[in-house]
Amino acid sequence: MAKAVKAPVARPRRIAVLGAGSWGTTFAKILADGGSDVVLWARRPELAREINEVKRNSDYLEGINLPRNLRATPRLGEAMRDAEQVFVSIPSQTLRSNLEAMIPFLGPETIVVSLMKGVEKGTGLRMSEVIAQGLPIEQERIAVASGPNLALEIAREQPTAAVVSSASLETAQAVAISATNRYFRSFVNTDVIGTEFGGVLKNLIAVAIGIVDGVGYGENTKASIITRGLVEMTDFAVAYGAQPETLSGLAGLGDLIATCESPLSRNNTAGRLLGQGYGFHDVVKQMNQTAEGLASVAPILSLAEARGVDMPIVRQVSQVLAGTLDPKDIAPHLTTDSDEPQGERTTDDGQGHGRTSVWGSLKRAFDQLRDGGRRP
Ligand SMILES: NC(=O)c1ccc[n+]([C@@H]2O[C@H](COP(=O)([O-])OP(=O)(O)OC[C@H]3O[C@@H](n4cnc5c(N)ncnc54)[C@H](O)[C@@H]3O)[C@@H](O)[C@H]2O)c1
Ligand SMILES: O=P(O)(O)OC[C@H](O)CO
Repeated sequence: MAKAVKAPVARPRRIAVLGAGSWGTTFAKILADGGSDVVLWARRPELAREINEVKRNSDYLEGINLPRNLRATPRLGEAMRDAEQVFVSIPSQTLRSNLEAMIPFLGPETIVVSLMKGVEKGTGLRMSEVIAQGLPIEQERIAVASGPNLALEIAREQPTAAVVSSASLETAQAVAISATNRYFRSFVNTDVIGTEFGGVLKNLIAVAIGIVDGVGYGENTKASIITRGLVEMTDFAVAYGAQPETLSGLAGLGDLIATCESPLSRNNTAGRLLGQGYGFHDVVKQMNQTAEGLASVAPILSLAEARGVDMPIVRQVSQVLAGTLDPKDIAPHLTTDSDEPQGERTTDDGQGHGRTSVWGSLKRAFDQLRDGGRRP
């Protein structure tokens, strides 16, 4: 019997992208180059005018020509009108305050996609969770996109891959179809937790890499931190329900490599400035774009503590940010809980099914008892 051929899913006609910074504008270009009719919401009318009149966003993407089928508007309602998919690319800490304004313009079937890589300070919530709280929309209409995606390289049309994740595979596929063109390919999965945490956690490791780079340490130190960083990311994400293989994929290892290696990364750059001796406030002043890692350190450490996950790299980054650790003393890969040699893998069931956090918390509780209540 002949195999039934599935009709291809139709590409959506109207898409909105909210946030005309470097990633929002680049993603709008990806979608427009994939054939959709894209409207970009820019807060500043003069930026919307520049995009419409000269097809440029010179503040964020110098030298990049934007496609004709990409328009911009400073009016949120105009950007969202009739949009089948709405992509959000603004700093994570500002998401919640923007959601209410979006409600009146959401269609009954609109899909909302987070392009952001942070967690909310105070709540520790991932961006898809903030969206689920702030919008009247079911899980199946929320998606996230992540991966090794340095905006400027993609804006220059260098071949790149990403992953789109949603609780609904159908939604992930519909979004991936929109976000695929001749230079950009989107894969799909349904592990929203792993995909989002991958993007958040690699920022923190990239800050650590920037710090050691700024201090002047070489490739051995960086490779040690990147490798141990992946273990730290995986332990954390699995403790929160992620599939370990997601952390070895584009949204984990892939993004970790890109962000740790590239001077284009803002998180890496912020770390390098810290390593060169600038204080936290000077670094924030010098960064005119979003370095999500700086705001995510504290909430991630709280979440790690709640599940008994040890994160020596993130802990030392937070100490450097607080000014309590001299950057030249940063060496998270030398940190151990015991004098005994440790296995390289912290998971010990051989299948990566999250015994780490349970074992880690039991071990820490035991060590604390043994040491009379002091932290091991
Ligand atoms: N730049 C990249 O290479 C890249 C790649 C992947 C993911 N991301 C993620 O995308 C998100 C946005 O990053 P970006 O690089 O576009 O940042 P950006 O600093 O270049 O741009 C941020 C945009 O958000 C707008 N904005 C700032 N405060 C706002 C507020 N209160 N309300 C509404 N809009 C506000 C700014 O005007 C600007 O248009 C971040 O979470 C980042 O981690 C960035
Ligand atoms: O510039 P960064 O450090 O925010 O990194 C950008 C992207 O997340 C890389 O995938």
